[in-house]
Formats: sequence, structure tokens, C-alpha cells
Amino acid sequence: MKNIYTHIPGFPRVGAQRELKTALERHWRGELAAAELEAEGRALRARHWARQRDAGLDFVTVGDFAFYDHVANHIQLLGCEPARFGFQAETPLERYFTLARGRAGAPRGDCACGHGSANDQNSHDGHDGHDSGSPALEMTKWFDTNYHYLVPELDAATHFELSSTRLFDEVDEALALGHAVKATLIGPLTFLWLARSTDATPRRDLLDCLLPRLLPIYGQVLARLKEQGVAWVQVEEPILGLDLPQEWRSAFDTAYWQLNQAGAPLLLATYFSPLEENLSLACRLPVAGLHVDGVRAAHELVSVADWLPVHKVLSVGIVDGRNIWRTDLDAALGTLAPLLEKRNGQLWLSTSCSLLHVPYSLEVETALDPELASWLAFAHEKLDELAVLKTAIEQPRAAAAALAASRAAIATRRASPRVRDAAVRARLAALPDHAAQRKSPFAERRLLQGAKLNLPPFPTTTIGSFPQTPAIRSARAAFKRGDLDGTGYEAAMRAEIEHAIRRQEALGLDVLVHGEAERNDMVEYFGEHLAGFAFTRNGWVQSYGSRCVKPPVIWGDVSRPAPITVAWARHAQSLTPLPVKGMLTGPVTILQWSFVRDDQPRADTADQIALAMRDEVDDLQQAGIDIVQIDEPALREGLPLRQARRAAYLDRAVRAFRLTAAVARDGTQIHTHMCYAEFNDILPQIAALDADVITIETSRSAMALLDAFGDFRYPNDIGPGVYDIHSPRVPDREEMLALLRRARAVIPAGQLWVNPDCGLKTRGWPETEAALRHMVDAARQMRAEWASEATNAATSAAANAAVNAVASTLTNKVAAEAGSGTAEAA
Ligand SMILES: Nc1nc2c(c(=O)[nH]1)N[C@@H](CNc1ccc(C(=O)N[C@@H](CCC(=O)N[C@@H](CCC(=O)N[C@@H](CCC(=O)O)C(=O)O)C(=O)O)C(=O)O)cc1)CN2
Ligand code: MET
Ligand SMILES: [Zn+2]
Repeated sequence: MKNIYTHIPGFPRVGAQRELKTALERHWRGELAAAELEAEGRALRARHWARQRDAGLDFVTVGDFAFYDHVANHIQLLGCEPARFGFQAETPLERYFTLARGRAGAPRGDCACGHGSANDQNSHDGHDGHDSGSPALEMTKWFDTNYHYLVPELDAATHFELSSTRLFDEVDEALALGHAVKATLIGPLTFLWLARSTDATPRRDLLDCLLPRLLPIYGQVLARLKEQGVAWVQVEEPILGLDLPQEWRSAFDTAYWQLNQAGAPLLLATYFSPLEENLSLACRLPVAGLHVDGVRAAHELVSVADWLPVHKVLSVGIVDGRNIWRTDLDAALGTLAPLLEKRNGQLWLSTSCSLLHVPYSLEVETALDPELASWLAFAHEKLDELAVLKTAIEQPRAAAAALAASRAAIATRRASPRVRDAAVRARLAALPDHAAQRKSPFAERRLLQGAKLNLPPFPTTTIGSFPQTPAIRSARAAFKRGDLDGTGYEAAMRAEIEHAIRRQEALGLDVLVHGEAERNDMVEYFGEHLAGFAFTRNGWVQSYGSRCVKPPVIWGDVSRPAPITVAWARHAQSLTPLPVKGMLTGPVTILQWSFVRDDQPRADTADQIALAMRDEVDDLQQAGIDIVQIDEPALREGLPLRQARRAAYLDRAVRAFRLTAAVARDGTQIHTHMCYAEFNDILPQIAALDADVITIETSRSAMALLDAFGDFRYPNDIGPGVYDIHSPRVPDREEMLALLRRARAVIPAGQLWVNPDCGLKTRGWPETEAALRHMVDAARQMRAEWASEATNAATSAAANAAVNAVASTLTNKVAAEAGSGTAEAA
């Protein structure tokens, strides 16, 4: 009898060479017909299933593919496209891309965005739309990953209906290719949990009224899959790893009792987090099997093996789907041994979660250091690891060679002197307590900075990047290929920086940026310049839609061999008398968007990155850069899924940021930036970062976040984003003014900055310039309004007088500081 089965929760879908990205963007430009796009999708699926079969997996997974996002696929499957899109004669594929990318209304006279033009590459990342068009569905982070899903919009009136055959067609495709099929679905409770209520129905009521309507549709889906002849249906319920309200826990019993009626063998899949108080619930639900994350919930495996009735299948996600380290197969076998015993030798082996979150294959990474490469496993290699584990259990001798190779690689990694840097460790150990503390409190710093920068009220700025044009990308590609030499590349990027500076000057912005032309990505770029990091040639991971990232690999102690951004910043500042912000990515975000070493606590790695970036902050201020922005968009994303672990994470995250920033002199203004997450629950920690200015995404939530900032009395300066940069749609001045006036109602005017939501790298120049022109106009209007309010005018005069008085007394302090070395040494 066969005892060990292997499978994976899901496989990456963009293609080993990002074929899906290329096809999608061509389709959106009108260069590839829908039928050809569908053919590309079919070819990718066929290749990915073949790879799973060739690796010896017992089932291929069907339903993990999506042209944009798998949650969006479910919106169509379940027939709950929001009515606001007013769909009529569109094909399902057209509707799908409209949900994902929005729809343009009638172009407005003053709109110069060029939307729809075939050469506007930058408008093809999604979320297109003009006034009175339909904005796309909101995007948000998939649990604690850097993958973004499209948020279903539901209300108390939502009805569901089986409305797409795509999943069934894909199952037929796989069956026709001769595969044993395990179909996968997002479970009904996770689907409802991830949705957004659009009519203020509380989540709990949405559960009460929608679950009974949703379950029959799931029943139909399961019945159809069974009829098609799938071997298993994986139903993903990762919310079982969250702190769930009681009514949601209870709903699992009802839901799965009903789903089980369809008669399809269900594999309930959990991942990313331990089950904890939901463990016995998950084990007793009426399903045929349970998949658990054997990496993040390794400590629960024995309990699960005990609680789960023996007639059910236990699938153990023993190979890490969230990281790229080669599995220690001996250790894995050690973990599996007691489970095998408890389960009478019957076990399914799997990756902890879908492989969506790791790159395809090491095969193409010929430029990687061979020793480092031997320590890694990407998606393909992880499939092979599952096969070796299965063989090692079933026919130990046959696996001996593979196990020995794995053992040798693990041993060289463990023993490698390269991963430790004594100087980095000594420096961290010797850090004085005050290293994470700015010299003076914000109130004092603010006066010094005000005197130095001399900015108007409601200062205008942008978040850092300007359009990454095809010209920039192809110059970099040519440089990387060796077709353009270093001098030529540098000259091209310096010209791009000058171009960005001149346009900002012409727009009348107050605080400029250099535009980040020289960066491929805000994390990968720093990874390329820090010791202890490796970067891949083709290690792409989907972030959203057609957009991908290449997370660098942190394999050893981190240090900064040489200044990274200083020459670019100095060049930019030399071109203008206006202040240019130095632009850095913070330690928490660099950590969160990299593959992180697993041989020491993540927080220790964050501290090492913090020290490296601290040196960069110091070098920038020594080079005459008076404002340094340290981006931390991923601070919230890294928050543990379970409440109980959050405080410890936040403590260390805040400290890492402060370690980076605290080297700044009082007169150096530190900005930070955050975007695309819920921040309301971490406001005290955001305040504890003690950045002089935070620019933060707020426009999509119509500034609701600001109420929270207002209630909390956020102490430092704040720039709430006044327009969403994910769309080439150009908001007009009035729209931004409305947001700014709302901001003024809750935040003191003297604390407010004016800026977009996020960087402009995915945009084109025409819509960027048009939108920024309106933004600058809006700021000017705010100033006029403020000045004309008599009382405020008096206050601001008094404030100015105070600033001038303090400034003169502090002049000596500034002079003294400018001459001093780092605060750390002080
Ligand atoms: N790491 C990270 N995570 C993030 C963000 C982010 O900025 N960085 N932002 C948020 C949203 N996520 C985003 C993720 C990716 C992109 C994005 O624009 N990605 C680009 C790739 C960026 C990149 O690495 N560019 C490289 C490589 C560009 C490229 O594809 N070059 C062509 C050649 C082009 C030519 O010859 O002209 C090729 O290699 O084939 C470069 O500029 O050097 C894409 O998918 O298109 C945007 C937002 C949250 N998470
Ligand atoms: C995802 S946050 C982006 C911040 C970065 N400075 C940029 O403008 O692109
Ligand atoms: Zn951002």
C-alpha cells in the first residue's frame, strides 16, 4: 500500500521568464488578442503541471493560476462582481481586467495622461481610470506577504451565483493532459474575511447574512469538481491561523458540515501561522484531510498528529514555501518520524504554503556564487526536495546519495566563516543605549530645521521615485548586459536626475527628490550594494498583477562596504538651491522584502541593516543633504499574524528604524514614508519612530486614517497623501483641496505637508506632471486660506517671530553640529 503522497498548495504563475507579465502587458497595450493571452496561460499551466509531475508529485494543483490575482478569480467564480462596475456586454476576461485595473470614464479636457496610448508602458500596471470611470478594486497585502490581492466588495445585498467555468476548464485541461488533479479553492470563510464591506455592514453581520448564501455556491463548485473526476479539492482557510472572533470559529462547523455534503474529498489547508486555539476545531471539521504549515507551526505538528482522527489525511508542509533556504532533510525526517508513527506510516508531504512567494528555479542563476547557490532551493528545487523526502521514507537506500548531498550543503553553510563578520558583531555589541535616540526632542529639532530649510506652510514634496521610463530601463539593461559601460550608464542616470530636478523646479515643488532613476527597486538596489546580500538574475516573485520583484537574499552579516547613494544625492543637490531629500529604504523594509537568513533572529539581522543604513544617513548629512527620507512601507506588513507576538516585533522594528535615524543631527530633518496598509492599530509605534515628518498613503481611504492620527494627536509633521499614484487618472485641484481641508480639520495646519500617496515610478511623465501641478496649486490655495484667516495669520506671525528668535540663538548649535562627527561617537 502506498503511504506517502506529495503535493504542493500552489505553484508560481508568472512563468520562469515572466512570460505572463510580457503577455499581459502586450494584451493591455492591444498587441496580443485575448485568445493568444489565453493560449499563453494554457501553455504556462501545462508547463507548471508537467514540472510537478516530473518531480514525482502525486497530484498537480489546479486553480492556482490567475491572469491577475487568484482572489479576483474567485470573485468571478462566485458571481459577486460589484454592481458599481455596471458591466454589460463585456467578456468575462474584459470584466476581470476591469475589476483589477479600473475603467476610464470620458477623458477630461484637462487630462494629459495619454491613457490608452499604446506606448505608455507605465500605465499598464493596473488601476487605470479617469473621472467618473470605475476605480479598480482595492489591493491589499495577502497576510504577511508582499503579494497583493484584489479585495472583494460585498454588502448585505450581495448575491452569489456560480458564474465562471474557468476553474472547471482548467481542471479539464489538466485531466486531458493525463494528470491526477487536486483542485484548489479559497475557502468560504477566508473569502468572506478578506472582503470589504461597502455598506458599513459590520463584518460579523456580513458573515451572518452572506455565509448562508455563499455555501450553496461552494456546494455547486464542489459537486462539479467531483463530477469532473478530481482526486481532491484543497480548500484554503489560512484565517484559521489568526485570532478569530468566536462567531467566525463557530461558523467553520456549520460551513464544513455543509460543504462535506458535496461528497468531494476535501483537504482543508492552513498556512502562515500556527493554529493554536483553533487546532482542535481544525482537526474535528468534517473534511477528509488537513494541511498544516510545518515550518511556522512546527511545534504543533505532534498535537495535530494526535488530534486529527487517523482515517483523515495529514498533509505536513515541511518544506518552507516562504523562504529560499535548502531544507535540512535530516532534520525534516527527524520531525516526520514521530508523525509517521502516530499516523501508521501514512502522511502527505508538502511545502508549507503555495510556492507563489518564491522564484522559479536556480538553474538559470549561473552568476550566483556556487557555494551560496548550493545552500538554496527555489520552487523547482523544493519539488525535488519533496521527492527526496518521500523516497527517504519509502526506500531509504534509494535516497542516500541525495540525502548526502543535502547534508553536505547544510554542513558547509553551518560551518561557513563567511556568514559571520566579527566587526559587525562587535559594533552591535558595543552600541551605547543612546544610539537609538535623537539628540534633542522634536520640538527643538523642528525649530532648528525650520530655520535652516525656510519652507512655506504646507510644504510640497513627492515620495521619491519619478517615472521609470523605458529609456531608463533599457539603459540599465544595456549596462547589465555589458553593452553600455559604467561611465555611459552613470552619465545617462545623471541626466535623468537633472531632468527630474528641472521638472520639479518648474512645477514649483518645495522639497525635491532625485527621482531614483538609478534604482531597479527600492530594496533590491540596496541589497546589491550591501555585504551579506546576494541578488539573483531572474529570481522574480509576483507582487501584484504583472508587477514583480526580485527579493535579494540575506545570507551573512550585513555591512556597507562604501557609501551607496551619496554621489547621486550630491549630484542632485548640486543642481538646485532647493533642498533635495536623500532617499533611503529603512531596515525593516529591507528585511521584509528580502529572503532572510534563518540562522539568527530576524531582529538581529534588522539591527545589522540598521547600522549599515545609519552610516548612509550620516554620510548624506556630511555631504550637505539636510533632509533624509527613510522609507518603511513594510513596517506594518511584517506585523505577526498573531496578536501575542506583535509587541515584541514592534519593539525591535521601531528600534531598528531609530538606530538608522538617530545619527541625524538635530538640524537634519528625517522623513519616513509608509503606504498600502492599515496603520490605525500601530499609531503609537509610528509616533515612536520619532521621524520629523511622515508621508503616508491616505487618499484611497478618503483620509479616514487621518481621523485616527488626529484622535491620537500625532506629535510630529505629517504629509497625508492627497492622490493615489496607482492610476494615471489626474485628480484636479479641488479634489486635493477637499482632502487637505479635511486633513486640516484634524491635524494642526503647521504640521501638514502636501504630497502624493507613494512614489511615481509606475507612472508616465504626462500624468505625473499634470497631477503635481494641481497638487502645487492646491497647496498654494491652502496657504492663501490660512494667511487670510486673521487669527491664524497672527499666530503664524508670532510663530515666525519665535522661530527667528530661537533660530538665532541656535545658530551656534548648528555650526557646532556641522563640525562634529557621528552622534554615535559622541
Ligand atoms: N520590493 C518591493 N516591494 C514592493 C514595492 C516596491 O517598490 N518594491 N512597492 C509596493 C507595490 N509593489 C510593486 C512591485 C513591483 C513594482 C515594479 O514596478 N516592478 C517592475 C520591476 C522593477 C525592476 O526590478 N526593474 C528592473 C528590471 C526591469 C526589467 O524588467 N527589464 C527588462 C529589460 C527592459 C529593457 O530592455 O528595456 C528585462 O530585464 O527583461 C530595472 O529597472 O532594472 C516590474 O514588474 O515591471 C512596482 C510596485 C509593495 N511592494
Ligand atoms: C513602496 S514605497 C516607495 C517609496 C520610494 N521612495 C518611491 O518613491 O518609490
Ligand atoms: Zn509608498
